[in-house]
Amino acid sequence: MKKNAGDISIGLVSVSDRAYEGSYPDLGIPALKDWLASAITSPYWLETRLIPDDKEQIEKTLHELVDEDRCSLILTTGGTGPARRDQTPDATLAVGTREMPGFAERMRQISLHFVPTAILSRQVAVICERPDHAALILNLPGRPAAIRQTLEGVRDENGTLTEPGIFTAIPYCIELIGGPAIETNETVCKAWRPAKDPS
Ligand SMILES: Nc1ncnc2c1ncn2[C@@H]1O[C@H](COP(=O)(O)OP(=O)(O)OP(=O)(O)O)[C@@H](O)[C@H]1O
Ligand SMILES: Nc1nc2c(c(=O)[nH]1)N[C@H]1C(S)=C(S)[C@@H](COP(=O)(O)O)O[C@H]1N2
Repeated sequence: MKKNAGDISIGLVSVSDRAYEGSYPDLGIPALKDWLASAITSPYWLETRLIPDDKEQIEKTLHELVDEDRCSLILTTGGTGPARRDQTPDATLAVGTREMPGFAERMRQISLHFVPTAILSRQVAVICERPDHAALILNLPGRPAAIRQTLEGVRDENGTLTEPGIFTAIPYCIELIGGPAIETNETVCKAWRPAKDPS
């Protein structure tokens, strides 16, 4: 596969001590890849990293993905809880230039439909701005099922979406920070953009 000019670069970062050490296989990156493949119809390029729960290493990885790989969107999974080793939100805040609190608030709200412990996630969202480029960085919880739940949202027993997930707002956010257009498969996730006519 070759990256073409104009393709959006998306960074996927799985933060897990045990997956990194090989105690269990990493399911975070595959779950992120699978969901993006089902949801995004425009061309994109993926940069993937599996790293341990280490603040310095998370910051270094995020800096590389923004500055060297020029990712416009970075999704992390894992390390958002209250345990001492959970340091993804702290590293993300250190790398970001502005916080986007709505994404994290919405993820915790959606996750409460699935687990009462959703409020234990300290997940954050930030924009990391450079003079000629910017990236949106979002923390997702580490449990692989949380990836689909937060990105896609809540469906009822008939499969009808009852609470849209956060991905619905991502394409417009990327446009607003100067990144490439993302088109989506509307049966999985409708990208919401405001109407051009202000009325
Ligand atoms: N990358 C991953 N791949 C597979 N399963 C994972 C992954 N990350 C988390 N999980 C699963 O979700 C559970 C909760 O995730 P959590 O991030 O709290 O793990 P943890 O206890 O911090 O350990 P670690 O950082 O070593 O994955 C884990 O116990 C594991 O079953
Ligand atoms: N959608 C969703 N959100 C979730 C969970 C989950 O299983 N699904 N687990 C919760 C739990 S138990 C914890 S401790 C926090 C932090 O998880 P992390 O450290 O794996 O990021 O996410 C919470 N948010």
